[in-house]
Amino acid sequence: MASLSFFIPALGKEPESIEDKIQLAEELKATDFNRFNELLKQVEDSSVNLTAEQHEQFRFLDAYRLAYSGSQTQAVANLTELVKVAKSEKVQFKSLSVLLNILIISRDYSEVFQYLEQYDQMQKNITDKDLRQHALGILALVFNQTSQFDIGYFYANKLSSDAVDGKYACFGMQFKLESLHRLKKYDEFDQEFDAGVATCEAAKQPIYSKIIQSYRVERLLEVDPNQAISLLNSLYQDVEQTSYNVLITLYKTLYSIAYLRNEQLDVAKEYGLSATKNIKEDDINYAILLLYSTLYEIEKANGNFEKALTYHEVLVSKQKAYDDEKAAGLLAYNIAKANVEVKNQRIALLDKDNELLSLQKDLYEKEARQNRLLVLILGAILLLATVLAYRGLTGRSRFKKIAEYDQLTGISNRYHFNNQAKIALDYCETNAKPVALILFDLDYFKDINDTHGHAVGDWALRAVVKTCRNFMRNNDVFGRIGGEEFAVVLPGCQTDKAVLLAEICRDAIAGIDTTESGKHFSLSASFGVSGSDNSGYQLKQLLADADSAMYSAKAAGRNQVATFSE
Ligand SMILES: Nc1nc2c(ncn2[C@@H]2O[C@H](COP(=O)(O)OP(=O)(O)OP(=O)(O)O)[C@@H](O)[C@H]2O)c(=O)[nH]1
Repeated sequence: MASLSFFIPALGKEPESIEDKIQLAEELKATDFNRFNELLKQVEDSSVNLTAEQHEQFRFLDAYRLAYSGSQTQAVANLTELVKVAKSEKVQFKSLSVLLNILIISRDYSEVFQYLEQYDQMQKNITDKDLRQHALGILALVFNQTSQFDIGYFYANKLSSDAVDGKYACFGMQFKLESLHRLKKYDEFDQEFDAGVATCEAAKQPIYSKIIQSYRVERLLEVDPNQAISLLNSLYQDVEQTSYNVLITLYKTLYSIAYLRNEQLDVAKEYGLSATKNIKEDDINYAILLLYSTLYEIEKANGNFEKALTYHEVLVSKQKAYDDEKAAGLLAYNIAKANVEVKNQRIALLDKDNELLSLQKDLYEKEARQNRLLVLILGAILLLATVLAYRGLTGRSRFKKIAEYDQLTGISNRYHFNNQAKIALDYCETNAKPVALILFDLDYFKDINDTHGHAVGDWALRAVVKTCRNFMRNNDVFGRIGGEEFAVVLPGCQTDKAVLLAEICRDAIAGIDTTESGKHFSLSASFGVSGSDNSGYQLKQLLADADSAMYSAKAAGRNQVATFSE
């Protein structure tokens, strides 16, 4: 009773002062949008009387209104401006929170990461508990979504310690369990699991509770598919009731994997196909990637290779788009960090410069000149880094091309390929992940040069790279390691998947329309595939084995794929 009467005046009585109207609008913005809108209109009508501080608060609420009534572009513009110019740190922070929300939903990670460093610094000074916890949640979410689970865990853990119960405690537990699951830290995962589910149930967050439980299903799939199915059965009705498509797709996919592991291919396929129904063409998320990889496995097990190839193609293109989004984001983040570092170095150098000048002017004049030169150079680097940040990936690759990329085709040269490949192989070995290597060499390339000239040969090399690149994920290391010889290292990829990818590339090369070059000729390549299962993790061995397989492909008539086997 007491709590009911507590609310009555707030609902019934019209706030009179502008200050109260702004206050109430702020409180109602997430729960009663119509009332919020009405109050905002009243504030707007009396906008001439607003103090500077109130005007700033109004601008934030107005941007919020735009964001949640569909005018995203205008909202982003207004919020970006407020983040830059707001005098109140709180308004600045709230604007950045809403801005990040919008950018995350539209998966614009290159923008998200530009702000993350600033956001992290700001949240440390925020005393409002809700705002701070919201920020920790965003930070954990972004790092988990970009597969940086160590950092995601750091923020999720902070959030869990900060929020004892309620929705933020639940979000904290979900992000924490997600990172523990993906990092395979199962001991801690098992310790926290029950508390995670209970916190989310108590906070009435069924979606988050079911996400947490999906991690346990995923683990069971590896060891006991039947038990995974039982667990899915006990959860699925509640999952459907959430009507949340991403979750439903995930659960149907988990069913599909469980039946695939049980070798019940028909049921597995039924679940997989039903999961595809909720997906829109440009949707990309973890569940969707898992789904297409499962459908590919099912069709492969069915011996239906054409369908398997189609699913694999969808998987590769979605995976590439997914990785590209993340890569663009991480690049922006690193450049933003590098900018801060260059700035700090510049300040340190300037300080030193002044000190030296005042102490021993004559003696150090020469050195000071050098320092100034360094400052100029750093300034130029800063400028360049900023320009590159705006130009994104293309700008960056142009910059790096000088040392690491092949001038003709734009992919890694042999030197860079070797370095990158070794990093990837080390990573896979340390994390017990499979890795495969594809080597390919164009067929009768000398004849193409001899018959049509070197320029046409060059065109063919570029066309081949352009074609094959379409099928590669962002993590794959693709390099030109000889005149007409190329290699691809595929981290996390089993040999059979690499063979399929090699097939796709072979087919695509054979299908290149060469008339664009001004001549008409046929192009093909021979492929050799090796994998860590047979060749281990040493680049030298993987290359030697792929080379021996490629030699067999050449000997068997060219334009084909051969796999190395012991
Ligand atoms: N246009 C062009 N040709 C190149 C380049 N680098 C190497 N080549 C040529 O690639 C050809 C390679 O010929 P070979 O090694 O005999 O092999 P192939 O004719 O492809 O025959 P197989 O590999 O046995 O099918 C040589 O003619 C090289 O001059 C380049 O950058 N541009």
